[in-house]
Amino acid sequence: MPHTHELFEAASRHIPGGVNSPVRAFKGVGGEPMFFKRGEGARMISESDRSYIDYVGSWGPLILGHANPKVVRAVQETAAQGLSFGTPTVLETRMADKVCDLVPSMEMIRMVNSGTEATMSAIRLARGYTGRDKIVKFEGNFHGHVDSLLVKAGSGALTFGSPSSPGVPASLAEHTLTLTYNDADGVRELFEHMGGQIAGIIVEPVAGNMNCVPPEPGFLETLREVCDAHGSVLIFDEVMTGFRVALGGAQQRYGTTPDLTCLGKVVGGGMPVGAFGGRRAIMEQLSPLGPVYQAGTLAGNPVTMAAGLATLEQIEEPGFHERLENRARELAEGLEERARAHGIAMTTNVVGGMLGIFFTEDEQVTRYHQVVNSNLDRFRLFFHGMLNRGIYLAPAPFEACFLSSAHGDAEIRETLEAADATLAELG
Ligand SMILES: Cc1ncc(COP(=O)(O)O)c(C=O)c1O
Ligand SMILES: N[C@H](C=O)CCC(=O)O
Repeated sequence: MPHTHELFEAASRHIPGGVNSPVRAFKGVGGEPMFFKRGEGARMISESDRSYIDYVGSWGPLILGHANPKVVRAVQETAAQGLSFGTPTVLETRMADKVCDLVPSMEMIRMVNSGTEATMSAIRLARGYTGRDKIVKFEGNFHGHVDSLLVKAGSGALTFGSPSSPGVPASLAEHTLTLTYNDADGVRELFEHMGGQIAGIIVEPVAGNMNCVPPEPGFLETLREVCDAHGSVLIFDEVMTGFRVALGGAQQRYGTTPDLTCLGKVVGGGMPVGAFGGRRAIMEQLSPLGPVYQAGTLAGNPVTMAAGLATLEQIEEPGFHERLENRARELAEGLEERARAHGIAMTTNVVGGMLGIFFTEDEQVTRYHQVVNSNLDRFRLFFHGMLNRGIYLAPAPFEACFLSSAHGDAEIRETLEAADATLAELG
């Protein structure tokens, strides 16, 4: 597509790699990134005027699909009143009340502008509250591009082979202890030896940055148990899972309550956003009440608050998440069925509106090593076969796919037809 190639060349002149976030670059699948100009429901229109069924959803926020009319109206009406005031607004209070109502472990909340800021602030707060430096994270989990957390990270860091980024001082990285996701014994063992030095554990309660990997029974409970026993802070990074895998997030779905929660994506309805919150005693350590400093010029921006509120109000509708998950299951089962028919080993994971596709003989995928040892070349071929047929999957084997409430019967049918033809080629 010469048109797309020219756009990419033009973008690459002044933007490193032609993209403003590495995972967009198609390096994980080969080829050049697509340029899109419009979205409507489950579909996006490229600059070459071709329509694609979208399973990226702007990497998670668009749980209602593209250009949801109520969200767009809320943004337009709010923007017309002024874009930012740098003062408290009633919309921020409405957002705080709404989130604390839907996620009861969040007794207090502070809004920021990205998921990265949310996790960065949460670990600073955990360190300030406990007076300890060490943070535990899990290999293949991704918490944004926070220095301390870019150690054995997932998502683009994994795709580009730099899970531990240059530029992070060794003196900072040494405070990050990395364990295997879903290995409860490893967590217990570490805490037996070092529990008294550990400020907190940060975890994606459903891993979504090493593709989609749900927690094994007992894993999240173990994290809660060791944090309680050793006075450490349990941080759930629900930037991806918040409001997506259940109305109350993964913590509601799996029944484990963290001390702090990080949010992003859905809570901003497609506008730049992040938020963190949790137990009052910890949140009261934040400036101006307490000594832990954290701030933001555009934090709680009214346009973002309006988009987020308009989104949350719609996903509160009874049965919303059950319908979303049923759709995702229908798609996953259809994909596995077609793969079987063509003699291709495939396993899928579904949690709420998150879907993981793995080309592997393993019947269940619950560990990082299974993800990285799956057939990544086959994923790349599958991705391009689907793209040629008008289906836009996440352009990397380590990213989850996202469904929205706009994905209906027609979209699932078209996707499965495309998968059938693609898998026939690969079989
Ligand atoms: C689980 C998780 N945490 C944090 C982040 C960082 O969010 P943002 O990209 O908004 O900085 C992301 C996504 O990038 C994420 O998936
Ligand atoms: N996997 C990342 C976060 O969820 C994708 C977003 C990005 O890094 O651009």
